[in-house]
Amino acid sequence: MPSVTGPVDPFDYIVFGATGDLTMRKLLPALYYRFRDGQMPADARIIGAARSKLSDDDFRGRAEKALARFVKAPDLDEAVARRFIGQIYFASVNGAEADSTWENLLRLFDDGVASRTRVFYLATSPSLYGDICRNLSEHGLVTPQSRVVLEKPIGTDLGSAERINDEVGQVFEEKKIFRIDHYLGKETVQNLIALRFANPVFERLWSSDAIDHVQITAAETVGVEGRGDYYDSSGALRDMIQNHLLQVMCLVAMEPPGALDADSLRNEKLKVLRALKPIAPDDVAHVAIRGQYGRGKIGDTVVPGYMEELGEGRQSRTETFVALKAEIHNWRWGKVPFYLRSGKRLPNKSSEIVVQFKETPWSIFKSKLQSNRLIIRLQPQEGIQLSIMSKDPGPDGMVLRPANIDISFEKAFSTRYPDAYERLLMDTVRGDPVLFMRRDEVEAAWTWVEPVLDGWARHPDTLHYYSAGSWGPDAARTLLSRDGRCWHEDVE
Ligand SMILES: NC(=O)C1=CN([C@@H]2O[C@H](COP(=O)(O)OP(=O)(O)OC[C@H]3O[C@@H](n4cnc5c(N)ncnc54)[C@H](OP(=O)(O)O)[C@@H]3O)[C@@H](O)[C@H]2O)C=CC1
Ligand SMILES: O=C1O[C@H](COP(=O)(O)O)[C@@H](O)[C@H](O)[C@H]1O
Repeated sequence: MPSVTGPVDPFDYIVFGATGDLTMRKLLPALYYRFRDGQMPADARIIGAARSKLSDDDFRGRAEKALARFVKAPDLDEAVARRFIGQIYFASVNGAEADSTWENLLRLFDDGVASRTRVFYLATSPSLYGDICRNLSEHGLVTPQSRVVLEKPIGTDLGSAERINDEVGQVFEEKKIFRIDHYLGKETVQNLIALRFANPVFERLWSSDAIDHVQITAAETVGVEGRGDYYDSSGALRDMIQNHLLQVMCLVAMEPPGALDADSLRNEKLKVLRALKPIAPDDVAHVAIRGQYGRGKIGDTVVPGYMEELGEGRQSRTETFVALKAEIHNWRWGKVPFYLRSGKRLPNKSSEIVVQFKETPWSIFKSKLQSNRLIIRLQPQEGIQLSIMSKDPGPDGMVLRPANIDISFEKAFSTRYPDAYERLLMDTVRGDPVLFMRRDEVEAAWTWVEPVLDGWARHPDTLHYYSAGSWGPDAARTLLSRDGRCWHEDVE
């Protein structure tokens, strides 16, 4: 297999949903960086596909604007961008229908490109994945060198996920299906594997023997940002917890894989998902807290509430915040809860894992001791912080204070942090599935999440409200205080 960042062979990257938010904000900028850094060859093609009737030049104009907006200004080289944009094409196709619009795509595939790697990236609503795959197959576009990338969330519940997986599976073998979860492409998330399995000092402590509980938070300051229609039918549980946070939890909790290949890793993640204690209907209201933001202030800026953001007087009971307690029923993690939390319009943008160690069994000091805490900052200010108790230097005797051992990855390593999509898109070209989800993982995650969705649907009064700029509803605090614990930001 070629190196992760080395040049790849010529390929065709066909993006369905090319006029959408994801393509503009993430996919095109990521491909630009891979082109700029010499990984994408000069005869590779990016082919946008969507129903909009655009010419190649129209679409190139949109791509140019997207780069200007979403690539950091010092990284945007005009000449490089011009060459990159010259490799972009557009086909107006209705992926859902077997109609004549497919001719617009077919005209781009003559015999000269038949043997290239072909990646079909489905950045549309997941309800279209089955139809698009069937149409690709019926139009003879699926070659032995083809693979398909599916954006998350796959389905809206277990049944729909199974249906989509079945439909896609009728066209592509499992090993040709790349289910993307961009959190797995984040450098700091991959670093969890290094932290745990290249540093026995941590692994020896990594169980209920030493750990009291784990908190995994993905906090955002943004609201729904023009994605209201999608988000309102999804909500935070489907959008963030079912995929990103459960995947991160798997990497924190899994047993050491026998090797670093895709199936060794996925087998271990799957065992964690299958060991999750099912949430009983009567427990949903207590262990799965949902909230929706109202108007509030982030920093000095007043921001509208969720329903105001949706506009046109729309009412909604969709959650923009979730905090829940996950229990992994196995030997290593018995009695160690994992508290997962994600929300929009919270005070900071930060994704982090907090590993809270147990108290000292006995204290010989007068000072109050704070238990050790390992904080793994996934973004921003990527790094690791270990809080320890230390003697206050000075003449006052044995007075102790918490102090931090702090490693900033930015200071420790000079390399640029690539966006997760850069790594993942090129993995799909290289055919490396290690950072993608297997079908059984996705379905196991839905199996665990579904009773929460059902419980909330049956009990509408479980929706709490919070002010934008706060850390979510009070009930999220109660979730931990009931167990004698508190969220990391509440520790004095
Ligand atoms: N945006 C984001 O930050 C993220 C998005 N995702 C996922 O990526 C996917 C796309 O999201 P996003 O870009 O936000 O969605 P958008 O609504 O912005 O874009 C949807 C795209 O699908 C195209 N489309 C709709 N119907 C068809 C059809 N029948 N045939 C061909 N193209 C069609 C639309 O173009 P047209 O109308 O011209 O056909 C448009 O390009 C979703 O699955 C989402 O969950 C995942 C993570 C983050
Ligand atoms: O998948 C998604 O992720 C983003 C958050 O991603 P991050 O890399 O900025 O942490 C979230 O805003 C979006 O709603 C969701 O669909």
